[in-house]
Amino acid sequence: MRTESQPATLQVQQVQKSFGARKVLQDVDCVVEPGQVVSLLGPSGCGKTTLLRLIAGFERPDAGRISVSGQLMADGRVFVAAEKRHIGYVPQEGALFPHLSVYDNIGFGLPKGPERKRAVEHMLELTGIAELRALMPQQLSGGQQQRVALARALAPGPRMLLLDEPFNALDAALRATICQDVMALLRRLGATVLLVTHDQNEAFVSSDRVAVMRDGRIVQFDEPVRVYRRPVDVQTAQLVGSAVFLDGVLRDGMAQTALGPIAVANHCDGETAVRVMLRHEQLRLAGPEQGKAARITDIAFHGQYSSLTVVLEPAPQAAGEAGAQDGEPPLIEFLVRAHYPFEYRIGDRVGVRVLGPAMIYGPRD
Ligand SMILES: Nc1ncnc2c1ncn2[C@@H]1O[C@H](COP(=O)(O)OP(=O)(O)OP(=O)(O)O)[C@@H](O)[C@H]1O
Repeated sequence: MRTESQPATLQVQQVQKSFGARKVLQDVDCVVEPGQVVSLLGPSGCGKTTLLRLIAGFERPDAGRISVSGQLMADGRVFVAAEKRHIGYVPQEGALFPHLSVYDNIGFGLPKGPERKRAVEHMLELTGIAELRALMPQQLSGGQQQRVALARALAPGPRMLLLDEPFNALDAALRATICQDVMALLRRLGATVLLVTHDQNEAFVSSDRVAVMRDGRIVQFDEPVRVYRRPVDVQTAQLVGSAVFLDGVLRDGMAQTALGPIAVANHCDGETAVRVMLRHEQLRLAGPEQGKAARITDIAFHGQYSSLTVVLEPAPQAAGEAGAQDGEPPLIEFLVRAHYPFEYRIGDRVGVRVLGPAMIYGPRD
């Protein structure tokens, strides 16, 4: 942020919010440290925008507390108005004032005078849009509009910036570049940032911490790599990346699965029958003798990688063992990714190997 505002700490404690009978936020807790970038990641309707609007001061919490750098902004009794919070807000799709030029949009919230001119000029330079100053919003591309919206939010020198899916309206290629540029700029400024997104890649590359939201709650608040490798539950695992799930039985500290015994990364209290989660990159193909024997039944090309459907060869069963007299054992089939170049063909016998530990979850998780 500009020098007049130190980056803030945000503290959200036990916040609740309902609209009518619908509980939208329940017991939301999170702390964002000065200069940290935190992403709120979750499916549509889980309450991300509502939480951002409560922090900005556009809505009142029903219960709980919101503080910024130790100052109480809202609780059951106190409510500091949005314009007194010194928090920048970039709403979905920028929402520029259509009747104002780029220059006037950026200067909108600032008192008239030389200070306003200085701040607007500084923001035009900082966000790389000086040559657009005289244009109207409808003359700008989506990416340019986002930069103007960002410049407008930064111009008053806020102590924290809230971004609500700021890159949503952009096409995929532009989205990645603009996201990178904007986040690099905010990093240089040392800004405290809360970014709403439903794109896990955006959350991972941009953030120090990811807050995973579901049904109005933060279910995990962690470093990106931990959210990906150590998701707290099956739904979070599926939200943040593709995964392979296998049935397993816990024995001697390992999960016994159709792929053999797999080391586990977590505990699953009171369970012996578990669901075992592996990321696709933890599965590798080798010769049939070097892993669990399987056959390739399909190959689908995805560009960067191909996904190979493999069916495990049934384990030989001892006479009298459960399943032996039930006819055919169940087919165990899953996808393994392979990167070009590879020589696998449909029908090949291969071995499937597992790298690293798996996460385990209860069977009803
Ligand atoms: N002012 C309001 N009045 C009534 N219901 C509302 C209001 N604002 C939000 N909601 C409801 O609260 C729920 C959460 O909405 P919210 O916009 O916070 O979700 P979100 O996670 O940001 O979703 P998206 O990713 O689609 O933007 C939704 O069911 C929405 O319809």
